[in-house]
Amino acid sequence: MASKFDLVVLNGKVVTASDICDYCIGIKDGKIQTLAESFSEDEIAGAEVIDAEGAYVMPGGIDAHVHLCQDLKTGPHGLGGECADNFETGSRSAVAGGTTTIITFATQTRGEEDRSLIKVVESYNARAEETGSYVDYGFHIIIVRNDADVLETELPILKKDWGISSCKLFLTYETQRLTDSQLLDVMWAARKNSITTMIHAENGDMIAWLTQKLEEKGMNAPYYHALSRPPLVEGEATNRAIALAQLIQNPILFVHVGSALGAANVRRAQNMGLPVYAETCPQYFHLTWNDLKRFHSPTCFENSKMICSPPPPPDASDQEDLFVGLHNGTFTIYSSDHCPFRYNDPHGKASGVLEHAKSMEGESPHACDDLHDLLTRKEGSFKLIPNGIPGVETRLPLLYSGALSTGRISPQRFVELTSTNPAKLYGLYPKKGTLMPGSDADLVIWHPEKTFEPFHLTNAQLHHNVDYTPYEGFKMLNWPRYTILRGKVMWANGKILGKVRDGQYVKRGPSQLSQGLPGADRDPRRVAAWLYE
Ligand SMILES: NC(=O)NCCC(=O)O
Ligand SMILES: [Zn+2]
Repeated sequence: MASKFDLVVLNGKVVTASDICDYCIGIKDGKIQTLAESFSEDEIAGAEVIDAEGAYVMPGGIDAHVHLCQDLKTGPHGLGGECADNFETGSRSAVAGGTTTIITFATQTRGEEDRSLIKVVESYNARAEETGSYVDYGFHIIIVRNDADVLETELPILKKDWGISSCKLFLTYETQRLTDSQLLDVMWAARKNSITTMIHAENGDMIAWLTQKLEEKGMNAPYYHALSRPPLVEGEATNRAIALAQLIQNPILFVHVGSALGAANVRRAQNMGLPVYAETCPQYFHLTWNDLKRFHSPTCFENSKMICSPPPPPDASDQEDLFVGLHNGTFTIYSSDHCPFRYNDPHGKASGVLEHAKSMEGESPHACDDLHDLLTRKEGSFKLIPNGIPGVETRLPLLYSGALSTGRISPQRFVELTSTNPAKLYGLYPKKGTLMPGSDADLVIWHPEKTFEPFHLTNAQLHHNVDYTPYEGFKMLNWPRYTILRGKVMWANGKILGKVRDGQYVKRGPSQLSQGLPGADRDPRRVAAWLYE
């Protein structure tokens, strides 16, 4: 007789976004079938058994901000860095850190060959299919131009055929940013297709102007990257984008919000009843400007390992404000913004030294007999360092150690931020993001706190293809013990057990978060009622 379950998880403290209960979970055909206080011997006969030993059992992490296989043009004039992680290594790192679904980016460029968004998505999907993935994955589409015909004809196809219900737009980076009028065009087209607009909100002109002033004073070291992007840069851009979204009446999500000012603007918009959401990331809770100064010297480049945009907040008092937002719902989701540039690599952080030397001396220093030597000897320039830091694997353990263990957030809020809300925001719920009968059996099971030995993180323990972690030496108070993808144990007790072809592409529906908010038809603030008719 066929067994009732394929896999059972016994003795778990099962956490959803709303509840915690001592439950056992029965899994069949990749789906959660039953939650019960106990199972009889007969019921579990023939099933694989995991004893959670009283530890938290949560829905698998959904990381909705992961850069893989992408050439990221985050420097001036489109200078970019190369992603060191492909779908194999990036998803391996995800699964080892308790994440079962990632949403990555398919990125349009301004080249004519990238006019078609569908072709862009096909090209990125081919990169995923080439290696396979250890976790389920989807795409956001990054749109950097406002071709009316493409938006009109292709967004519906992306939505219907690919299940892509979110696009990311930039207010900074020369080769990606859109003007306000272009933003309105794309947001309008997105609204017609129930596509959520994600916004990278930094004022590109402020950054360029401040960068020039810093350069004139010879302030080039990595630390000055933060000074080129004070919180006002995000403050201005969030305010502006909120006004644009209010005009268009379409939900927006601010990606990687890192300042108290940005969070306050989001909160104000939410209090007005606008469908404005915000993502934040570990770097804004675990790093400050001080970390960018840790090794501060004109010829020490180590601090480039902490460079991301927006930068970490100035100090601990800003972080306190961000913690309030994490707690009170201002932040909707918590993602990694995993951006896998290597340090000791001419196409990674080291390009800040090599390109600077080239611009000063007219030629590249002899790359790279000993790049490491060069990195400790030569001055670099912050403006030439690719923006972004790795973190897909450390996302959940850092939130556990920094916020859950310390009582700053509840286990339910942990689940809401890391799984349930990303699923709802990006149209994956309740297939993903919860532990209801019928949901995909995507689980992360932690170690029982009583028996877990805290440890100090080293990059060698991680599974990405990056040669550093910004969290080297951080004390970890727990780590995922099991990661289960659609009923298959992918990661257990420090070992990858799954296969790189186990992950599947996931099609997504419209956002499920903005239902019930005041509709555009009522236009209570008289923005432009005639527009929505
Ligand atoms: N956030 C960051 O510094 N890098 C990733 C690319 C982006 O800016 O969105
Ligand atoms: Zn961004």
